[in-house]
Formats: sequence, structure tokens, C-alpha cells
Amino acid sequence: GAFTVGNYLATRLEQIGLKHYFMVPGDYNLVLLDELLSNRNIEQIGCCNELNAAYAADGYARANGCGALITTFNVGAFSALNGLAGAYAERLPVILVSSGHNTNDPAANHVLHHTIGTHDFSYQYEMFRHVTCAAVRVLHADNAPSMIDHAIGTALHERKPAYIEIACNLSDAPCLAPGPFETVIFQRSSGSSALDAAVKRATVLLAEAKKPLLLAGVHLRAFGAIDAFRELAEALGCAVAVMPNAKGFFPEEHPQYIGIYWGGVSTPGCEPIVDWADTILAAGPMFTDYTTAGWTALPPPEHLIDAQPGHVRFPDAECTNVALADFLSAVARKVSPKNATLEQYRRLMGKPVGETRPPASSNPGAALTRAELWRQIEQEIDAKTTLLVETGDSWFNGMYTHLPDGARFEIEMQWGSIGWAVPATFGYAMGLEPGRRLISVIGDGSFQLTAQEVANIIRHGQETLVFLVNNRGYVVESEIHDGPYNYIKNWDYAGLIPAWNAEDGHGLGLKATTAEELASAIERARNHHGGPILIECQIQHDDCSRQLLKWGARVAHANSRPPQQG
Ligand SMILES: Cc1ncc(Cn2nnc(CCOP(=O)(O)OP(=O)(O)O)c2C)c(N)n1
Repeated sequence: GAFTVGNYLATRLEQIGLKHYFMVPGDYNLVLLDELLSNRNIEQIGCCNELNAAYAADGYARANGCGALITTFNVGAFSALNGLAGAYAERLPVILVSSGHNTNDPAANHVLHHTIGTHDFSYQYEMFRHVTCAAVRVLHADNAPSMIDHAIGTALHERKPAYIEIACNLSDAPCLAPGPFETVIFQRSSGSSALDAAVKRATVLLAEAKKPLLLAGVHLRAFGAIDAFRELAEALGCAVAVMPNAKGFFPEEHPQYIGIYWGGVSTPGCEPIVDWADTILAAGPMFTDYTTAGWTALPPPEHLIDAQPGHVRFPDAECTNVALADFLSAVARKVSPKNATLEQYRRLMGKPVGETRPPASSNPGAALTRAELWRQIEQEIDAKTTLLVETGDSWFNGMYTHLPDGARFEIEMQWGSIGWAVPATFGYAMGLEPGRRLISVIGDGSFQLTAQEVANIIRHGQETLVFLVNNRGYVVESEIHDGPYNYIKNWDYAGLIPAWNAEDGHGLGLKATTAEELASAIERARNHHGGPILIECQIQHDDCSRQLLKWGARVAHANSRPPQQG
């Protein structure tokens, strides 16, 4: 039959590769949810709240390329706002669809429920415009196709979220059938002369360099440039470092890999080589207070080629209209090998090493320590594993955990919103390709923000392994600047799982207070099926990574800069 606005939307969501979308129902969106259900190729997934739905769509986008969620007007969308802004920060195309008021209400001068009680219905759209790359309000069915396509196409092109508001009485209104899908997706391309100019400049600089080095940045994945980066690395043969939020974007077992470059908390031996390089080509970096350890790890501009998603900045020029992947591949075809930085690293460090991990605890019955916990976690990571870490000391412990080839790493370093990890774990697992597995490491403080989404991990029988690090509070905060506010009420975290299981769940909750308890819990996890395993690992509050201590001091120092006088 004829298309409706709702199944036009469903068709586009299916065409951009979604198999699932997340939602919380509300009276404004029930008809839209029915229209979406009529498309059997995409599955409707309920979440406990809209913030969790947004984080789940973020996690899904990390596994699947893009994500979507449906909310009701105001009370739903505003909860999702934090998650959508996070998708913007993390460069993830998450589509938020919010149902809105009936198109007759403005002319009728009505005041409506789920609003702040005024006659202005546009403020939600205005707010979402600030955290999306495209925002549209469908107030007439005729405009639905072009508006929906504009929002979705822009989100995919910019790798950022988009906002689509659909009046509740248009959800099942007739509209034109969708045109060919290719009209929606427009690839990021370079201007040919712009690309040539950028490549020429880079080639000259690299030819003049005696000791070039490559630095992988966070945008490599969002802009499809991971392979191009590796091409350039293997053409140059130089040392390759990665920024902390690009961990895993270059294989850690690659002979040219020299570790994480993070200033004073870099992988041992990495920082001196970056400092020694005379030309650094950084591919897709975001240099922020966190990724530069409080501005102590900024490559000198005179040595830097900074290749961004749409432009390349040189010491003395900027070339715009240049796509990152095009640029890296083209330069790879022009350069000749220069391995001085890699040779120097090997002189200093011998074979490529990561963090040397302490041996297993001599007394398995001793109280569990952070080092022992992460030694055992590292053993669980294989080529099919994704390690997802929540904001907290898990960032640092995860950062120096070795990834075998094929393993992946997920971190939300730019947005850094605690509570992201549980729903992101749910969404990531929903989008996970068969045969892969997810291990998430989440601190007790973060867990308390969005814990209830574990119930949906149980509902969908996801066999995710969650390490809940119970160090009695907000340790990452304590190490930056301590106070009574960093201490929280303890929960019986493992004891929550049976509560969420109720009569039909198969989650498993275990506690580990010693090395041997942890080892047996992990063994039980290996043989558990039909639901998630949450292992509550109890360690001391100040048992944190040395990197957190050093990094925390630098970030605290950066935060405490006095206001500029005058
Ligand atoms: C939404 C949001 N609210 C507050 C913060 C500040 N914050 N960052 N990390 C934390 C504490 C994290 O504690 P945990 O998850 O227990 O992790 P650990 O640091 O390993 O103890 C806070 C309170 C934040 N990053 N995001």
C-alpha cells in the first residue's frame, strides 16, 4: 500500500544498516512505534529510560556504524540529550527521532502535557540543534521525505548525530515512497587539486625529514581511514604511536607499533621517541586537556602535520577540502622508507614491549589487587574480544592492556560521561557480529548511574562479561582532588543480578575478593550461557594505577590555572 511517514523512516533506518533501534514508548510516539514495527527487518528494543537508550544507540553505532532511538516529546528527548551530545563528541551518527505535538495544536492555541506549559513548541528542536549536525521538524507529510533524508544523510556524512521531530498525527500520514537510497549517502570526497596540493606538501616535508613518526588519532575510525593509515605506516616504515582514544586503531602486535603516546603516562619508551622525531604526521587527532595529559603532550607545531577529517594543517599552511583517507593513501604512494624512529625505539627498548605486567600473586588467597585483577582480565582478551572501559581508573588499566591482533577497544574519552558503559555495553552487544564477545570493565561509581539497563542485557540473553570494580567510590576523582563527595553508598552489586533475573533471567552475579576467587569466577563465566556474568571485584580505594596518579596531577593543575589578570 501507500507509504506512511513512519514506514518511510523505517525504510531509511533499514537502508543505513540498522537491524535494531532503541526506544521508550510515550503517548506521542505510540503510532510511530506501530509504523516502525510494521517493518520486520529492523527490531524494536526497549530501554529502561531514554538516557540509556541514547547510550545504547552510541554503543550500537560503535559496533554497527550508526544507531537510532525513538523518544516521546520533551520528557523523553531531554533525558536523551546527554547521550546525543556524547555521540556528537565521539563522532557517532546516532539518529534521535522524537515525536512531537499534533499539527493542529499551535493554531488552536493549546497548552500540552509533557511541555513546560507555554505555547512555544519549538524549544526542544532549538536545543537539539546545538548537539546535532542536522535537525528537522516534520510538520507536514509532504516535507517528510526530504527532511528525513537530509537529517540521516548529513549524520552519515559528518559522522555526527541528527535530530528528527515528527508530529504525532503524521506518523501514519501518507507520504511518497522513498527514492533510491544512493541519494541519501554522499561520500566524503576531496577536491582533486586540493588533495594534490596537500599531498605534495606532505611529500616534501617527509622527504626532508630524517626521523619521521606517525601518530594515530581518534578520527581514524569515524572517517574510515584505519586502512589508509596502515598503508602509510608500512610505506614509511617508521615508528607508529597511537593517542589514548585511538587505542586499537593500529595493531599492537605490528612490528612498527611503539605504544600509547600520552605524555608522562605514555607506554614506556614511547614518549622519548615522539620527542626525538623531527616530523610527526598525526592522523585524525583530537588534542584536548585529557588526551595531552593537561597540555603536557602537545607535539610542537613546527614539526607537526595535522591531518583532520576535512583538512590538513602544516607548519606553514592549511589545505582544506581534503578527505583524511584520500590524503593518507595518496601520501603512502609517494613516500620512501624512513625507519630512524623505529630503529631508535629498538635501541632503547629492545623488542617492542607494552607495560611489563607484574607476575601472578604468590598467595592466591591474598586480598585481590588492581594489578592482579587486570592481569587476569588481560588473559581473557583474544582476537574475538572487544574490551570496553568506563570512565574511571578503568581508562588507565584498560589503556595498557595488550590487544592481540583482532581485539578491539571502546572508550568514551571525549565525552567521558559516567553511566555510559552499561547501556553502551547493551547496545554494542546488540550490534556485535556473531562469534565476537564483549568484556566491559566498569567502576562502582559509574555503575550506579545506569545500572538498571543490566536487566535488558539479561532480557536479551547477552553473554557479556562485566567486571564491576568495587573500590568504594569515585577513585578517579579522589586522585585528581579528594573530598567527602567522592564517597558513595556501597551496593551488593553481585546480589542485584538475581533481582533483575526475576522469574525468567539467566544472569550470573559473582563476587571476588581474592586472586583465586577471581580465577574461579572467570572460569565459571567461561562456562555460563544464556545471560551476562557480572563479577564484583573488590579492591582497596587507593589501589589505583600509577598513570592515574600522574595524569590526575596534571589535569588538576590544568583545571586550577588562575583567571588571566587584566
Ligand atoms: C555524568 C557525569 N557525572 C560526573 C562525572 C565526574 N566523574 N568522573 N568520574 C567519576 C567517578 C567514577 O568512579 P568509578 O566509576 O567508581 O571509577 P573509578 O574512578 O575507577 O573508581 C565522576 C563522579 C562524569 N565524568 N560524568
